[in-house]
Amino acid sequence: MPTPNTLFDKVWDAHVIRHIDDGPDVFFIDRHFIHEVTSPVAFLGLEGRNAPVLFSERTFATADHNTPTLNQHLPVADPLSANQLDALERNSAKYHISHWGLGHQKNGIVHVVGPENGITLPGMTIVCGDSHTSTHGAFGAIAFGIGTSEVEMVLATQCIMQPKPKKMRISVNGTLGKGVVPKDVALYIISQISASGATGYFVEYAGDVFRTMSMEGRMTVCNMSIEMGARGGMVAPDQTTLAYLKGRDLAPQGEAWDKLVPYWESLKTDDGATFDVDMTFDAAAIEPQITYGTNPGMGTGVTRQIPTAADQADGDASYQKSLAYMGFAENESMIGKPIDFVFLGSCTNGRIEDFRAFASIVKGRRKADNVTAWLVPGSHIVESQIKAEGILDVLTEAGFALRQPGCSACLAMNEDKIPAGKYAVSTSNRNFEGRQGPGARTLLASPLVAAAAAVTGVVTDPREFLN
Ligand SMILES: CC(C)[C@H](C(=O)O)[C@@H](O)C(=O)O
Ligand code: SF4
Repeated sequence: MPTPNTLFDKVWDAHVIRHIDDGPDVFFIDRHFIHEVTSPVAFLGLEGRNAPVLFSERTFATADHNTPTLNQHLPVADPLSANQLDALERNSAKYHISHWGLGHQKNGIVHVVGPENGITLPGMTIVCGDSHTSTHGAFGAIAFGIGTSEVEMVLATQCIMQPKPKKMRISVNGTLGKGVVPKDVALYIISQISASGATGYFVEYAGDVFRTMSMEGRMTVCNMSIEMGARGGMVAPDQTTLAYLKGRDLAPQGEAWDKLVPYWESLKTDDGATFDVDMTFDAAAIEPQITYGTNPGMGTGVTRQIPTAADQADGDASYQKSLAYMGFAENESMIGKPIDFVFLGSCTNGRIEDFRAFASIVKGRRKADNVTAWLVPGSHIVESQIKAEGILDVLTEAGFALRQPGCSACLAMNEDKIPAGKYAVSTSNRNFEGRQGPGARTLLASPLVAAAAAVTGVVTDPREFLN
């Protein structure tokens, strides 16, 4: 009998080129995504050494962080952003790398466009100079963020040196309740184990909830792995994975596809394989979530009160500082808190299912007058789907407008900044001080919670709007 193995080990071991005792493994990278923020310096390094890009067909460039979400046909006004976008275009052309720049029909957020075009496949190793590369783990790939010097290393060698992380399995069993969606599952897990609860681990998500979850939902959860400190997260590929990928533009077709299916189907954790940490949660315990603090672990059920400092592991001082920044106090109810902005978008929740969910609540209702809503598709393909499915009409009738794709207010590297002191219910993944603009206050939540807040102007339980 072969020793039972985990999904993670199967994929990792298949890519190791050289094992260094007591050192990092050298392993091969199948796919390398690049964007304008973390690639320019890596290319400068390459140029300085006069080194070529070893396998340019394995690298894919898209512009996302600095791109405006209005009037994308006009020249980019901010000089720093314009410089970075130009550098990405120039470097891609020079090294023959596929480049989906501003205005390209496949342009969008790197972690949205990779999967939707079938670049991301099961069993692959995938890196990008971006922490939310963990998103691609939803396909049973080992995917994680790297630093700029590693971007240079991958461009030059298609390899990377990494110590093997420890393994954690997080199972969620049972059935999710009404109005509880993948974002809630992620926020709930983080609130239970804290924003550093998985530091040093690579997580496999298992159990009923992930087995029955859509690919888009799995991407949302894997995306948020980094917010619990994990190096990455993954879900074993299954029929849902294959159905999602089949026929995508850059996915293998015909015989090439058929040949890969048996390998992909072998990518699961064997019975009896062990993890350094194995934890289980009950789906029934999860309600729609919302964060009240300045790290993604400071979240709770939307109907609950803000916990007291005494319940916190982080200590009183940092907890009080965080609540002060938010303008909140212990024991306050989250329901009914007035909000100013709603942001639907990002690589966490900027996909078509997220827009469908948002539209399901705002349909036939009106945007609250006190709310400014920025609805930003994760890609042009998502934008086209929104239009083709009639979702744009629903949004427009309810008083909302759609912007053009990009990272936008997720990190406010473009003009989409939440003003100081204002509250934003945001479907993105980080609520750090200043993340959405200097002084901005972020409440992380699902597209359903965001929609309920957008039509009422206050934090609301979305279940009130669902049958
Ligand atoms: C700009 C980039 C390096 C950064 C990341 O690594 O995650 C960004 O995408 C973010 O979400 O904060
Ligand atoms: S959408 Fe946000 S989290 Fe995702 S890559 Fe862009 S800035 Fe990072």
